[in-house]
Amino acid sequence: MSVPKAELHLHIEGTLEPDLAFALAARNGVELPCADTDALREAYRFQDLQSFLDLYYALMTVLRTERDFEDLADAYLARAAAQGVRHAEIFFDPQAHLARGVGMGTVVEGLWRALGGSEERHGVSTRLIMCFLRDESAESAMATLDAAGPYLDRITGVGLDSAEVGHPPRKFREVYEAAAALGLRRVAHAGEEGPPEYITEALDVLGVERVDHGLRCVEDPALVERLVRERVPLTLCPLSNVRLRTVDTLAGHPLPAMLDAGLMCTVNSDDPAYFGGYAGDNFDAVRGALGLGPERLRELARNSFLASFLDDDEALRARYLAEVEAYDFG
Ligand SMILES: Nc1ncnc2[nH]cnc12
Ligand SMILES: [Zn+2]
Repeated sequence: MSVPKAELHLHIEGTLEPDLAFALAARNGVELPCADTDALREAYRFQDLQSFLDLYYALMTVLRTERDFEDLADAYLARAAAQGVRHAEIFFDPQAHLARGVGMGTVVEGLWRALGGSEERHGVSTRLIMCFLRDESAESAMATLDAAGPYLDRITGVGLDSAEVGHPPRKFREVYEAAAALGLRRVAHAGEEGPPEYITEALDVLGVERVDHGLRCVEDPALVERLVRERVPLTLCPLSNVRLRTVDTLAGHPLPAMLDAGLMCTVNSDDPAYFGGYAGDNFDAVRGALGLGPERLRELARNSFLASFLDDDEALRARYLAEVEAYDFG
């Protein structure tokens, strides 16, 4: 569905399509764990978050040069634009690259080559959000923030991702304080596989402005009430939830109930190359499986711009919001 929308939960490494993975493997002389793209697609049957992360980290080893990161981001932006994405706030995982000897400069400059030309080439405005891997140490996160020092003019905010359970937000209190002192915006994955308490901690200890996923808030009515009252945006990823088995079926996804409760939900793709679809595909999926009508779909699109970090360009946000209101769902 091509309703104008912002994508607020998108891991750039999770946009690595099998064709590009094999092309980059050949270009860089990297051996992949699968023989061909069909075998790779066969491997996309995940039991949970960790089984996905194992493949996600293995495959991203093909990313070596600035040009690789540029090609990756440019391919995503083209696909996203074709599905109505007008603004994208893009996560990247520097620690996963630094650990392989790929420098922060290679990653950020490469991504920036694509992002810098995105408005002109694709009609998509962008922001970059640097994520810390929560299954790595707090010291490693702090060292990553230090390494990003020369590139902070290109980085809007920080996030927290990777294996959630056993790695509560409070582990990263200091690095989030340091990020805030640098003027960076703050978001974090919480309540994907982890308990509702992690959502509360992300808000109270890390000071996040948005919660990525936040799905498990539905288990705690008092938390839902708070999220509604404080208008905390949740960046939901319905196709991801099905593929990682955080919900049993798409038809059983709590999104309609969450909207009915007054939560500020957005719909996003997370890792679209792995989970069966980009932002527009996620909108199509929730329309089809959950029977959301035009006003609910418009609300989701509107929320995406309201929850975005476009505070530095209110004129652009207003233009996007006007496009949402004018969209004809047919
Ligand atoms: N859905 C997800 N949850 C946590 N970490 C991730 N990294 C990439 N995708 C992720
Ligand atoms: Zn995610």
